[in-house]
Amino acid sequence: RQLTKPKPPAPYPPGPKPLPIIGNVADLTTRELWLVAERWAKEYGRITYLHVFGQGLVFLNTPEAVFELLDKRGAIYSDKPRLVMAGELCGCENMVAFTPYGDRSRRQRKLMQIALGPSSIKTYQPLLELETKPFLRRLVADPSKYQDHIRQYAGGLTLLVVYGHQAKSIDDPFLRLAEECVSLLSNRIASGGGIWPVDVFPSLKRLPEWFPGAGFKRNAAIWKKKMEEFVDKPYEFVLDEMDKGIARSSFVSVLLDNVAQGKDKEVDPQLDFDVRWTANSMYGASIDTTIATISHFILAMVQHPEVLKRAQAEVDAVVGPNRLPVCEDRESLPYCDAIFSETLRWGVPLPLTLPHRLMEDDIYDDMFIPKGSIVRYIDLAISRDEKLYPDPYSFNPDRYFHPAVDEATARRRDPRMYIFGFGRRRCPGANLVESSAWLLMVSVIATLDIGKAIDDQGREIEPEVVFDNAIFRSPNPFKCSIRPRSEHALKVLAQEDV
Ligand code: HEM
Repeated sequence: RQLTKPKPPAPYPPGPKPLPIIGNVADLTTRELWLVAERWAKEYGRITYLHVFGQGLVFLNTPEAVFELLDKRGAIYSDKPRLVMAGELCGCENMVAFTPYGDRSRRQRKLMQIALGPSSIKTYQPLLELETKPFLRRLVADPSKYQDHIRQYAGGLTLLVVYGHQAKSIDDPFLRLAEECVSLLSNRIASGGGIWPVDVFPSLKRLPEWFPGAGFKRNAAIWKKKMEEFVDKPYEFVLDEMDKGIARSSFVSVLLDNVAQGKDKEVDPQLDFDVRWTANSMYGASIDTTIATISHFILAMVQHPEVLKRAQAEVDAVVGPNRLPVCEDRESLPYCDAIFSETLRWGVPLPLTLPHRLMEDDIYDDMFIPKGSIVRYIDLAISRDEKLYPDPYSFNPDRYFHPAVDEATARRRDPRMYIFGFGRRRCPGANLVESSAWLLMVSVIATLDIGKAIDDQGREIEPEVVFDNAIFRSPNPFKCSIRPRSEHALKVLAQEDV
């Protein structure tokens, strides 16, 4: 394909050698692709370029390249690829993360700003504080299921805020549906770079399902059904509750308020579409990212008891023993804040981030990037950048207190500058994570001791860290010990809030 194109105005960025026609298909592993991408970053520098059947894939590897292209040149780097398999065939095309840059994405992001902007998050703070104690109690009662508890907390919180539904247990049908569908999306539909042959040769979608080689269509038909349930079921639950006049106030019910009040007979189709998909996008995006973040925090505490001890001393001095921390305590807890920053950097919940599509040919540092390329930045490579983070593989909250080399470096080493994406596609959930994940962590620090699990012979068990998910860098549940710090801490957890 490329042979028939005119000579590019500059060389393509470097990358692993492609095979004729099929390109780099074999290089795109489905497991921990981010490690391969990080290796390429070390080998090729600022940008890695690959292609799959001629479809360009660009990996941005350095903070400089990412800030210049996704931020400064955001006007041409904020579109999304039209993925036939994930979008059209599997029914995900209207999720916000797949929505092309334009009117629709702007409308959807405006709605999310209503739900997740800084002023809305302030109104959720009492809810976050209220939900934290039950989470800690569940953790004490059954520490080995810590990931289930995080799932119930994170999914339950968004279900309540977005749909007004209270998940009473981890077996809540909407939580289970989200677990199944997000796993399907990350481990099947979008694994290995998310490019299927049908994305490069769209005419393949016309193959009949029974045709040899059309197995992808049979799978897509099954997956699409599931995805439709994921989008429609919680939304229709709210419509039903509104019909009966018993709906809790939520993102969906407030936006459809005119219908609830009988001012409009039916939901305006465009509003219905936008609210339905935006609600689903927030719900789907909130769970595994939070699980990855909090799991990394627990892992870091298991591996660094000295960090936990120092954080506990800070919390004890500021909060005292008789209550849990609240959001207002944050400014007085700088070491805990540094632990939170370091957890985001060290954990890298979305190491390959999400794909963008370049809308026009571009040249960066004398390298040609063709229009239509799928561009992602490698969060893992940036968060392991030696210039920004000396000794980048170690968990070290103190690094944020060291005087920076210069002002620009000081700003850039805050992982929030890149861990949530950039400009027009920056993660709309960042404010919620800032409050909810922070509160969860300091509440754990205040009340629980975390350490290595002990085997029958009294020996410490090293946590086994395995990453199975193709999109989220979320460690599989590992063995650890989580127990109350003291009898008094147990009493504080048992107190009913008035
Ligand atoms: C630690 C937790 C989280 C991390 C690290 C994270 C990170 C990211 C990143 C890197 C992107 C891609 C940005 C880009 O394309 O440049 C993204 C997009 C997105 N995130 Fe998050 N996220 C987190 C939690 C959340 C939460 C809690 C929500 C919702 C309640 C959320 C909703 C979304 C949505 C809807 C998008 C798509 C935005 C768009 O394409 O316009 N995320 N997130």
